Amino acid sequence: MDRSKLNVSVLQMDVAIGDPDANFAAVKRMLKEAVGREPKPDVLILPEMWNTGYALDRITELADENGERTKAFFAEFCRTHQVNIIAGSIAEKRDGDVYNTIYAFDREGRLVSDYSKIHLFRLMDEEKYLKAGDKRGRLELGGVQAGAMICYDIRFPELARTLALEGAHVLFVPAEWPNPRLHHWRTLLMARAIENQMYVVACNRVGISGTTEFFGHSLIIDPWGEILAEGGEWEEILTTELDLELVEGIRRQIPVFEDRRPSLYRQSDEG
Ligand SMILES: NC(=O)CCC(=O)C(=O)O
Repeated sequence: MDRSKLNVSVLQMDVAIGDPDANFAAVKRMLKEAVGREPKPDVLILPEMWNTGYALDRITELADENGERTKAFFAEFCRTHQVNIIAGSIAEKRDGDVYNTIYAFDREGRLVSDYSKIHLFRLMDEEKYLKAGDKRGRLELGGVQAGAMICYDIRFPELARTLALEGAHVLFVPAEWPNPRLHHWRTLLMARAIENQMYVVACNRVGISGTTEFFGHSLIIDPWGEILAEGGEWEEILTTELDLELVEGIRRQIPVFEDRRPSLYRQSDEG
């Protein structure tokens, strides 16, 4: 893999509520379509909680125990097709608790990183059913430094900034972000890209779940804040090449990381 270029594909899919079998079948179909395209993607990304959707009242019974089904499926798919995958996030059961967890697999099928959402979204009752993670989502795929955050996490600029300071050049964001907050979704993602001078690759689901409508509009944004690809409101695969040299170029042109004054940003009562 040429480390200065990365072909990414975003799988903007619908999610069947509370039906992991149907969702695994849909993921398999879309993954096969994505890897069959030319140019073949280096990295694929799926949306948030794609295995169960927000079937929170049944989540303990539906969640993937230690992610075993997910890990087995992606280990084989990645190895067979020689592709890296940010396996969205899934509902993962661990030690009796359920987490909203990203797994990242490299092209040999190795699990290279996992990240459980650290900010639970109360408007969708996450805090009543899920346990928050307690570490950041850092990963390296084929020499490319990246970070991962999940949906509501993008409202926390400190997290994206910390990942950028730790070396991330690309931020991957699986999401289930619904109407009526399209304006927030687009603006926050663009801001995270511009302020951190990094690529943002965000995959949102489409479809309706109960009374909640998910609008898609997955986005691939460059470190200058330009939108390279944006989804519609239907299932589709978006593919774009990221030129990673642009990150360093923009960071040299406007050196925000050198110009930071962190000693002036701390509140005296900061936790
Ligand atoms: N699944 C989520 O975290 C949704 C976040 C969201 O919709 C927001 O407005 O924030």
